[in-house]
Amino acid sequence: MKTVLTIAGSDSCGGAGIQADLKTFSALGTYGMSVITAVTAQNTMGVINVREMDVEIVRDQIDCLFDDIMIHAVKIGMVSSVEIIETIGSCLRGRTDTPIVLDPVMVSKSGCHLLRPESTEALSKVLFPLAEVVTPNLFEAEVITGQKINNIDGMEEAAVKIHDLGARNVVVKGGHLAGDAVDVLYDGLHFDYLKGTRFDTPNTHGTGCTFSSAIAAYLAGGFSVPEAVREAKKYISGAIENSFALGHGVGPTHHFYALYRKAGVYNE
Ligand SMILES: Nc1ncnc2c1ncn2[C@@H]1O[C@H](COP(=O)(O)OP(=O)(O)O)[C@@H](O)[C@H]1O
Ligand SMILES: Cc1ncc(COP(=O)(O)O)c(N)n1
Repeated sequence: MKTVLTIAGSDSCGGAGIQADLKTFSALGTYGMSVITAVTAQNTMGVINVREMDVEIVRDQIDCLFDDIMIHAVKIGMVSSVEIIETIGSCLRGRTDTPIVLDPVMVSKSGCHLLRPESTEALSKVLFPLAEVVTPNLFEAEVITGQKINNIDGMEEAAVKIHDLGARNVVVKGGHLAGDAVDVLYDGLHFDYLKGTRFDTPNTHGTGCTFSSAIAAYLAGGFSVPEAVREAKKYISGAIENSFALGHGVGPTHHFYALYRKAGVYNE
Protein backbone atom coordinates (compact mmCIF):
# COMPACT_ATOMS: atom_id res chain seq x y z
CA MET A 1 0.00 0.00 0.00
CA LYS A 2 1.35 3.43 -0.95
CA THR A 3 1.06 6.02 1.82
CA VAL A 4 0.68 9.79 1.51
CA LEU A 5 0.82 12.34 4.32
CA THR A 6 -0.83 15.74 4.22
CA ILE A 7 0.44 18.53 6.49
CA ALA A 8 -2.27 21.18 6.27
CA GLY A 9 -5.21 22.96 7.89
CA SER A 10 -8.59 21.43 8.66
CA ASP A 11 -11.55 22.80 6.68
CA SER A 12 -14.73 22.08 8.63
CA CYS A 13 -16.91 22.11 5.49
CA GLY A 14 -14.76 19.43 3.88
CA GLY A 15 -14.09 21.08 0.51
CA ALA A 16 -10.46 22.11 1.00
CA GLY A 17 -7.54 21.47 3.38
CA ILE A 18 -6.95 18.16 5.14
CA GLN A 19 -10.41 16.86 4.22
CA ALA A 20 -9.97 17.43 0.45
CA ASP A 21 -6.48 15.93 0.65
CA LEU A 22 -7.63 12.72 2.35
CA LYS A 23 -10.52 12.30 -0.11
CA THR A 24 -8.08 12.68 -3.00
CA PHE A 25 -5.63 10.16 -1.53
CA SER A 26 -8.46 7.63 -1.08
CA ALA A 27 -9.94 8.21 -4.53
CA LEU A 28 -6.50 7.56 -6.04
CA GLY A 29 -6.04 4.30 -4.14
CA THR A 30 -3.43 5.44 -1.62
CA TYR A 31 -3.51 5.37 2.19
CA GLY A 32 -3.86 8.90 3.57
CA MET A 33 -2.52 10.31 6.85
CA SER A 34 -2.68 13.83 8.26
CA VAL A 35 -0.80 16.35 10.36
CA ILE A 36 -3.08 19.24 11.30
CA THR A 37 -1.37 22.66 11.44
CA ALA A 38 -4.51 24.71 12.15
CA VAL A 39 -8.23 24.22 12.59
CA THR A 40 -10.47 26.53 10.59
CA ALA A 41 -14.16 27.11 11.23
CA GLN A 42 -15.13 27.42 7.59
CA ASN A 43 -18.16 26.96 5.38
CA THR A 44 -18.81 27.51 1.68
CA MET A 45 -19.20 31.26 2.30
CA GLY A 46 -16.02 31.96 4.23
CA VAL A 47 -13.64 31.37 7.10
CA ILE A 48 -15.15 32.33 10.46
CA ASN A 49 -12.24 31.49 12.76
CA VAL A 50 -8.74 30.00 12.70
CA ARG A 51 -6.88 28.29 15.53
CA GLU A 52 -3.23 27.43 14.94
CA MET A 53 -1.84 24.30 16.57
CA ASP A 54 1.17 24.79 18.82
CA VAL A 55 4.51 23.71 17.40
CA GLU A 56 4.94 20.82 19.83
CA ILE A 57 1.86 19.00 18.56
CA VAL A 58 2.79 19.74 14.94
CA ARG A 59 6.25 18.27 15.52
CA ASP A 60 4.95 15.23 17.40
CA GLN A 61 2.37 14.44 14.71
CA ILE A 62 5.07 14.45 12.01
CA ASP A 63 7.76 12.63 13.99
CA CYS A 64 5.51 9.85 15.28
CA LEU A 65 4.43 8.99 11.73
CA PHE A 66 7.95 8.92 10.31
CA ASP A 67 9.14 6.89 13.35
CA ASP A 68 6.63 4.17 12.56
CA ILE A 69 5.47 4.19 8.95
CA MET A 70 7.08 4.25 5.52
CA ILE A 71 5.74 7.44 3.89
CA HIS A 72 5.87 7.51 0.09
CA ALA A 73 4.98 11.19 -0.44
CA VAL A 74 4.11 14.32 1.54
CA LYS A 75 1.84 17.19 0.58
CA ILE A 76 2.05 20.50 2.47
CA GLY A 77 -0.82 23.00 2.40
CA MET A 78 -1.82 25.70 4.94
CA VAL A 79 1.12 26.37 7.27
CA SER A 80 0.00 29.66 8.83
CA SER A 81 2.97 30.92 10.88
CA VAL A 82 6.76 31.22 10.81
CA GLU A 83 6.97 28.93 13.86
CA ILE A 84 4.94 26.17 12.18
CA ILE A 85 6.96 26.54 8.96
CA GLU A 86 10.26 26.20 10.86
CA THR A 87 8.97 23.18 12.76
CA ILE A 88 7.87 21.43 9.56
CA GLY A 89 11.23 22.30 7.99
CA SER A 90 13.23 20.83 10.84
CA CYS A 91 11.11 17.65 10.89
CA LEU A 92 11.36 17.04 7.13
CA ARG A 93 14.92 18.16 6.40
CA GLY A 94 17.04 15.10 5.79
CA ARG A 95 14.08 12.90 4.83
CA THR A 96 15.18 13.15 1.22
CA ASP A 97 13.67 9.79 0.18
CA THR A 98 10.15 11.19 0.47
CA PRO A 99 9.04 13.58 -2.30
CA ILE A 100 7.30 16.71 -1.00
CA VAL A 101 4.61 18.63 -2.89
CA LEU A 102 4.15 22.14 -1.51
CA ASP A 103 0.98 24.09 -2.22
CA PRO A 104 1.94 27.58 -0.95
CA VAL A 105 -1.56 28.38 0.35
CA MET A 106 -1.88 32.08 1.25
CA VAL A 107 -5.47 33.33 1.05
CA SER A 108 -8.71 31.31 0.78
CA LYS A 109 -11.02 31.89 -2.21
CA SER A 110 -13.29 33.66 0.28
CA GLY A 111 -10.46 36.13 1.09
CA CYS A 112 -9.18 34.94 4.50
CA HIS A 113 -5.42 34.89 5.21
CA LEU A 114 -4.42 31.27 5.81
CA LEU A 115 -0.75 32.25 5.83
CA ARG A 116 0.15 35.19 8.05
CA PRO A 117 1.52 37.81 5.62
CA GLU A 118 4.78 38.05 7.62
CA SER A 119 5.36 34.29 7.00
CA THR A 120 5.75 34.56 3.21
CA GLU A 121 9.53 34.81 3.30
CA ALA A 122 9.90 31.85 5.68
CA LEU A 123 7.65 29.78 3.42
CA SER A 124 9.95 30.23 0.46
CA LYS A 125 13.25 30.15 2.40
CA VAL A 126 12.51 27.11 4.54
CA LEU A 127 10.10 24.97 2.50
CA PHE A 128 10.85 25.62 -1.20
CA PRO A 129 14.30 23.96 -1.03
CA LEU A 130 12.67 20.83 0.44
CA ALA A 131 10.02 20.60 -2.27
CA GLU A 132 10.05 18.32 -5.30
CA VAL A 133 7.09 20.30 -6.67
CA VAL A 134 5.67 23.73 -5.70
CA THR A 135 2.20 24.63 -7.03
CA PRO A 136 1.43 28.36 -6.67
CA ASN A 137 -1.74 29.84 -8.12
CA LEU A 138 -1.47 33.17 -9.94
CA PHE A 139 -1.93 35.28 -6.83
CA GLU A 140 0.64 33.27 -4.84
CA ALA A 141 3.14 33.43 -7.73
CA GLU A 142 2.66 37.22 -7.83
CA VAL A 143 3.27 37.58 -4.09
CA ILE A 144 6.35 35.34 -4.18
CA THR A 145 7.93 37.05 -7.22
CA GLY A 146 6.61 40.60 -6.67
CA GLN A 147 5.48 40.65 -10.32
CA LYS A 148 2.02 40.95 -11.86
CA ILE A 149 1.03 37.98 -14.07
CA ASN A 150 -1.40 38.47 -16.95
CA ASN A 151 -0.59 35.69 -19.39
CA ILE A 152 1.43 32.53 -20.10
CA ASP A 153 4.67 34.54 -20.57
CA GLY A 154 4.21 35.96 -17.08
CA MET A 155 3.57 32.46 -15.69
CA GLU A 156 6.81 31.24 -17.30
CA GLU A 157 8.81 34.14 -15.82
CA ALA A 158 7.35 33.46 -12.37
CA ALA A 159 8.10 29.73 -12.66
CA VAL A 160 11.78 30.50 -13.36
CA LYS A 161 12.00 32.85 -10.36
CA ILE A 162 10.34 30.33 -8.04
CA HIS A 163 12.65 27.60 -9.32
CA ASP A 164 15.58 29.88 -8.45
CA LEU A 165 14.27 29.99 -4.86
CA GLY A 166 15.03 26.26 -4.56
CA ALA A 167 11.96 24.34 -5.74
CA ARG A 168 13.02 21.56 -8.10
CA ASN A 169 9.81 21.71 -10.16
CA VAL A 170 7.25 24.50 -10.30
CA VAL A 171 3.66 24.38 -11.52
CA VAL A 172 2.16 27.86 -11.90
CA LYS A 173 -1.59 27.25 -12.05
CA GLY A 174 -3.68 29.21 -14.49
CA GLY A 175 -7.04 28.55 -12.86
CA HIS A 176 -7.52 32.29 -12.28
CA LEU A 177 -6.68 33.41 -15.85
CA ALA A 178 -9.40 33.74 -18.48
CA GLY A 179 -9.73 31.12 -21.25
CA ASP A 180 -8.63 27.50 -21.02
CA ALA A 181 -7.30 26.31 -17.64
CA VAL A 182 -3.60 26.10 -18.60
CA ASP A 183 -0.91 25.39 -16.00
CA VAL A 184 2.83 25.83 -16.66
CA LEU A 185 5.30 23.19 -15.41
CA TYR A 186 8.99 24.16 -15.23
CA ASP A 187 11.75 21.74 -14.20
CA GLY A 188 14.67 24.17 -14.42
CA LEU A 189 15.27 23.42 -18.11
CA HIS A 190 11.98 22.98 -19.94
CA PHE A 191 8.45 24.32 -19.87
CA ASP A 192 5.52 21.99 -20.24
CA TYR A 193 1.93 23.19 -20.66
CA LEU A 194 -0.94 21.37 -18.98
CA LYS A 195 -4.00 22.27 -20.94
CA GLY A 196 -7.48 21.74 -19.55
CA THR A 197 -10.99 22.75 -20.54
CA ARG A 198 -12.32 25.51 -18.29
CA PHE A 199 -15.60 24.44 -16.67
CA ASP A 200 -18.05 27.20 -16.04
CA THR A 201 -18.85 26.48 -12.41
CA PRO A 202 -18.75 28.55 -9.22
CA ASN A 203 -17.96 25.37 -7.24
CA THR A 204 -14.17 25.41 -7.06
CA HIS A 205 -13.62 25.24 -3.30
CA GLY A 206 -10.41 23.30 -2.69
CA THR A 207 -9.22 22.93 -6.29
CA GLY A 208 -5.60 23.77 -5.44
CA CYS A 209 -5.60 21.41 -2.41
CA THR A 210 -6.99 18.60 -4.54
CA PHE A 211 -4.54 19.16 -7.41
CA SER A 212 -1.44 19.16 -5.17
CA SER A 213 -2.69 16.10 -3.25
CA ALA A 214 -3.24 14.24 -6.51
CA ILE A 215 0.34 15.05 -7.57
CA ALA A 216 1.57 13.66 -4.23
CA ALA A 217 -0.54 10.49 -4.62
CA TYR A 218 0.86 9.84 -8.09
CA LEU A 219 4.44 10.50 -6.93
CA ALA A 220 3.82 7.99 -4.11
CA GLY A 221 2.78 5.52 -6.82
CA GLY A 222 6.17 5.90 -8.51
CA PHE A 223 5.18 8.24 -11.35
CA SER A 224 7.79 10.76 -12.54
CA VAL A 225 7.06 14.45 -11.87
CA PRO A 226 5.78 15.22 -15.42
CA GLU A 227 3.59 12.08 -15.39
CA ALA A 228 2.27 12.77 -11.88
CA VAL A 229 1.40 16.37 -12.77
CA ARG A 230 -0.33 15.29 -16.00
CA GLU A 231 -2.41 12.61 -14.22
CA ALA A 232 -3.23 15.04 -11.41
CA LYS A 233 -4.45 17.56 -13.99
CA LYS A 234 -6.85 14.92 -15.39
CA TYR A 235 -8.04 14.16 -11.86
CA ILE A 236 -8.72 17.80 -10.90
CA SER A 237 -10.41 18.47 -14.25
CA GLY A 238 -12.83 15.57 -13.67
CA ALA A 239 -13.41 16.64 -10.06
CA ILE A 240 -14.25 20.21 -11.20
CA GLU A 241 -16.45 19.01 -14.08
CA ASN A 242 -18.46 17.04 -11.49
CA SER A 243 -18.36 19.70 -8.75
CA PHE A 244 -21.64 20.48 -7.07
CA ALA A 245 -23.55 23.14 -5.18
CA LEU A 246 -23.41 22.86 -1.39
CA GLY A 247 -24.50 25.45 1.15
CA HIS A 248 -24.87 29.05 0.04
CA GLY A 249 -21.42 29.80 -1.35
CA VAL A 250 -18.59 28.13 -3.27
CA GLY A 251 -19.28 24.39 -3.43
CA PRO A 252 -16.68 21.59 -3.52
CA THR A 253 -15.25 19.40 -6.26
CA HIS A 254 -16.34 15.76 -6.54
CA HIS A 255 -13.67 13.16 -5.72
CA PHE A 256 -15.60 9.95 -6.16
CA TYR A 257 -17.82 10.56 -9.20
CA ALA A 258 -16.09 7.84 -11.24
CA LEU A 259 -16.40 5.28 -8.43
CA TYR A 260 -20.02 6.25 -7.69
CA ARG A 261 -20.99 5.93 -11.35
CA LYS A 262 -19.35 2.53 -11.57
CA ALA A 263 -21.22 1.38 -8.46
CA GLY A 264 -24.49 2.83 -9.79
CA VAL A 265 -24.93 5.07 -6.74
CA TYR A 266 -24.12 8.41 -8.37
CA ASN A 267 -26.53 10.98 -7.04
CA GLU A 268 -26.75 14.19 -9.06
N1 LIG B 1 -13.05 26.48 -13.74
C1 LIG B 1 -12.07 25.60 -13.95
N2 LIG B 1 -12.16 24.67 -14.93
C2 LIG B 1 -11.15 23.78 -15.13
N3 LIG B 1 -10.00 23.76 -14.42
C3 LIG B 1 -9.85 24.67 -13.44
C4 LIG B 1 -10.86 25.64 -13.15
N4 LIG B 1 -10.43 26.40 -12.09
C5 LIG B 1 -9.21 25.92 -11.75
N5 LIG B 1 -8.85 24.89 -12.57
C6 LIG B 1 -7.64 24.07 -12.47
O1 LIG B 1 -7.60 23.58 -11.13
C7 LIG B 1 -6.26 23.47 -10.67
C8 LIG B 1 -6.13 24.31 -9.39
O2 LIG B 1 -5.95 25.67 -9.79
P1 LIG B 1 -6.45 26.97 -9.02
O3 LIG B 1 -7.93 26.94 -8.90
O4 LIG B 1 -5.83 28.11 -9.74
O5 LIG B 1 -5.79 26.72 -7.59
P2 LIG B 1 -6.07 27.44 -6.19
O6 LIG B 1 -7.18 26.66 -5.53
O7 LIG B 1 -4.76 27.28 -5.50
O8 LIG B 1 -6.44 28.87 -6.47
C9 LIG B 1 -5.39 23.92 -11.84
O9 LIG B 1 -5.02 22.79 -12.59
C10 LIG B 1 -6.33 24.84 -12.62
O10 LIG B 1 -5.95 24.98 -13.97
C1 LIG C 1 -7.79 24.73 5.56
C2 LIG C 1 -7.78 25.31 4.20
N1 LIG C 1 -6.71 25.07 3.40
C3 LIG C 1 -6.69 25.58 2.15
C4 LIG C 1 -7.73 26.33 1.66
C5 LIG C 1 -7.66 26.91 0.27
O1 LIG C 1 -8.69 26.49 -0.56
P1 LIG C 1 -9.48 27.55 -1.48
O2 LIG C 1 -8.39 28.36 -2.18
O3 LIG C 1 -10.28 26.76 -2.42
O4 LIG C 1 -10.27 28.42 -0.52
C6 LIG C 1 -8.83 26.55 2.52
N2 LIG C 1 -9.91 27.28 2.12
N3 LIG C 1 -8.82 26.02 3.77
